[in-house]
Amino acid sequence: MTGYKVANGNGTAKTNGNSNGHSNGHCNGHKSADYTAQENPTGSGKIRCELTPEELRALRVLHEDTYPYEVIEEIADFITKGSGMRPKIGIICGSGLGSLADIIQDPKIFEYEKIPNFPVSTVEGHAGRLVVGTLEGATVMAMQGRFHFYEGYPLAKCSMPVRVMKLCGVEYLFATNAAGGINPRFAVGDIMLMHDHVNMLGFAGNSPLQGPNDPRFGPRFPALVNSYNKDLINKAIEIGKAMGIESNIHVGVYSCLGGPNYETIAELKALRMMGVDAVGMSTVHEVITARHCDMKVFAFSLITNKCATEYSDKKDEEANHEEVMAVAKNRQKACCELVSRLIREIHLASA
Ligand SMILES: O=P(O)(O)O[C@H]1O[C@H](CO)[C@@H](O)[C@H]1O
Ligand SMILES: Nc1nc2[nH]cnc2c(=O)[nH]1
Repeated sequence: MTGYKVANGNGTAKTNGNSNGHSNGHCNGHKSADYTAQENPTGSGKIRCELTPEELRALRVLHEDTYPYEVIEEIADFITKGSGMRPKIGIICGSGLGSLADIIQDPKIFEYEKIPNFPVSTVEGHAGRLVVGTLEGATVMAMQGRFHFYEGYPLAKCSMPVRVMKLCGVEYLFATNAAGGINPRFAVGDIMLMHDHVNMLGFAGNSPLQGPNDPRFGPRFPALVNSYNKDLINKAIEIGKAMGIESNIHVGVYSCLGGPNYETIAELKALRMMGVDAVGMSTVHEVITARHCDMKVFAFSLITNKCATEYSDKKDEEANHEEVMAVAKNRQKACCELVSRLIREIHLASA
C-alpha cells in the first residue's frame, strides 16, 4: 500500500505510514452481554440489565438532551425493523451534499420528524431524512441532514445518530462536510481527505462524550490518534487518480468551530498557525463519537470557499452559505463518485 501526502503550511509534504485505525476493544456493538449491570434496588441480590419502561421514561426526562443506551437502541430498532436492513456503512451528507443519499438504491426513507426521539434539521441544504438502502452492493444508511451545535443542539445530540448507526450494525462512518480552505494551496471545489482534526469546541471544554460514560458504547477515555483510517485515505487517493482529479485531492487537517458566524481574519490566521487546512462547523464531534464506539472513519471536506488570511476590503472574500451551497452542488458528482467507488472497494474486500 502507498503512503499518502499530508498538506502542510509551507507547501512541502510529509509521507505517512500505512497502519489501520486501532481498535479500542471496549465496545461490544449491539446489545453487549457483559455490560456492568446494576444492583437490583429491591435488595434481592439479583443483577438485572434491562430498564423498566418507567425507569426509561424517568431517564429520558433526566437526560432530555442526552440519549441513554436504551433510547438509542429503540431508535435503531425502529430503523432496522422499518427498513428490513442492517446497514454496514453510514454516510453523513455535508451542506449541499445531500445527493450522496440520492444515489442509494431501493431506498427506505425515514423523515427525521417521524423517527422517535430524533432531532430535526433546521439548516438549508440539510433535508432532514435518513435513507437506508444499498450502494455498490453494500448496505448503507445516509443522513441527508446533520445536526450542528449552532442550531442549539448540545454536541451529544448532534452526534447521537452516529450511535444509532452503530446499533444498526454500521462499521464504517463516512462523514462529509463543506468547509473553508485555509491552506493557500487549496482551490474552491477541491476535496480534502481528513487525516486529523483540531477540536476547537474541545479546547473550549465541550465534548459529545461529556457526562456519564456508558461502556456499552466505549471507554471513558478514548484515544483519538489514528482516528481517520489510513487504508481508506490511501484508497481514496488511488480512486482520485483513477478519476483524473488527483490535483484536486489533498490530505489535511480540519478544525470545527461552533459557528454559526464564519471566522475573523485573526482567527483564520491563528488556525493556520496551528496547522489547520480547512475549517467548518461539524464532523469532529461525529468522528469522536464514532471512534469512541470503535467505528472505522473516513471523512472529507469539500472546499467551498477560500478563507482570507489577510485583511482586504473586497466583499467577495467574505464566506456565505449561498456560495457554499452552490459549490457543493457543482461538485456533487465528483463527491458521489468518490464515495461510491470507495464503498465498492470496501464491499468487494469484505465479500
Ligand atoms: O459542515 P457542514 O454541515 O457540511 O456545513 C458547513 O457549511 C455551513 C456553513 O456554510 C456550516 O453548517 C458548516 O459546518
Ligand atoms: N466555519 C466555517 N464553516 C464553513 N463551511 C463552509 N465554509 C466555511 C467556512 O469558511 N468557515
